[in-house]
Amino acid sequence: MTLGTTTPLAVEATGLDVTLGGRRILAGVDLAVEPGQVLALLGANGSGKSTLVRALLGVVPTSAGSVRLFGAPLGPSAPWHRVGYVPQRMPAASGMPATALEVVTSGLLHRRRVRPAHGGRRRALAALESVGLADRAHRRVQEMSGGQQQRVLIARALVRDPDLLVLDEPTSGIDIPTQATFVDTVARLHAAGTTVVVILHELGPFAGLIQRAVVLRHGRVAHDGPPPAARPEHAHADHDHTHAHPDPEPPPTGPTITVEVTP
Ligand SMILES: Nc1ncnc2c1ncn2[C@@H]1O[C@H](COP(=O)(O)OP(=O)(O)OP(=O)(O)O)[C@@H](O)[C@H]1O
Repeated sequence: MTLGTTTPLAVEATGLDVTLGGRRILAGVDLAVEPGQVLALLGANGSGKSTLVRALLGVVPTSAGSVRLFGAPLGPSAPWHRVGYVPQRMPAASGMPATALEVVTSGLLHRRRVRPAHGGRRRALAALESVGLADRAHRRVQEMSGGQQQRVLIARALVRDPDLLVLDEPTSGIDIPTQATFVDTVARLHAAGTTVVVILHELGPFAGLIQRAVVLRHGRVAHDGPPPAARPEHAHADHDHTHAHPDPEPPPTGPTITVEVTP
């Protein structure tokens, strides 16, 4: 499907099913994201948020359904150079002797290109600056704290100047001032037309940026629309801000809207 005649959707997923370890994790998920939109993916722990973004990016196999990125099916012809992805945790860097600058510069590499583009070092330094790590460019990533490693990963995604930025809980473990700097950076990218899909546990500092919220529940879309508004009990420190209401059984078929959305 396209918008008008020429602009493809940034993401178009139809009927996605994912089964992992013999369990059906996603069941018939449809998701269409228009270019330039900032979408939050919410839901209780284990509802399938990370699995959905991994499926969108071809990192986990799907057993049914299809995904297109900017109109191209997943595979070698997909426009991977237009996509920046920040996974939830750093899978490899903790054992890697590379410096922050090297890891960020690696974000400029993609198929067919074995050297970073011209100006790569300058761009990588600018990306590190945007996450508050300019002064640690030559530090080894494995010597950094978890929060700093996460910021290096964010910079690696940002340096690509992506048209689609996919973030899996990007600010967990990052201090408040740095979160604000990062949110400013995402706001700048959004103003320049970048599409953003971000998994969040609570809207927090992203609240002003989010245009649409998709809430997953038991691997299905339970809500797709305006972001949920904060309610008084959400002021409690131990409140789960993004929960779907308790429901021991997965819903039958079709979405059930039970998130807290005020008009
Ligand atoms: N490789 C895997 N093999 C088996 N089960 C998996 C695998 N990856 C994820 N799961 C299961 O799939 C379910 C959804 O996991 P997922 O990480 O997508 O949820 P989530 O909504 O992102 O949760 P969280 O907020 O805790 O990160 C969980 O029950 C998880 O245990």
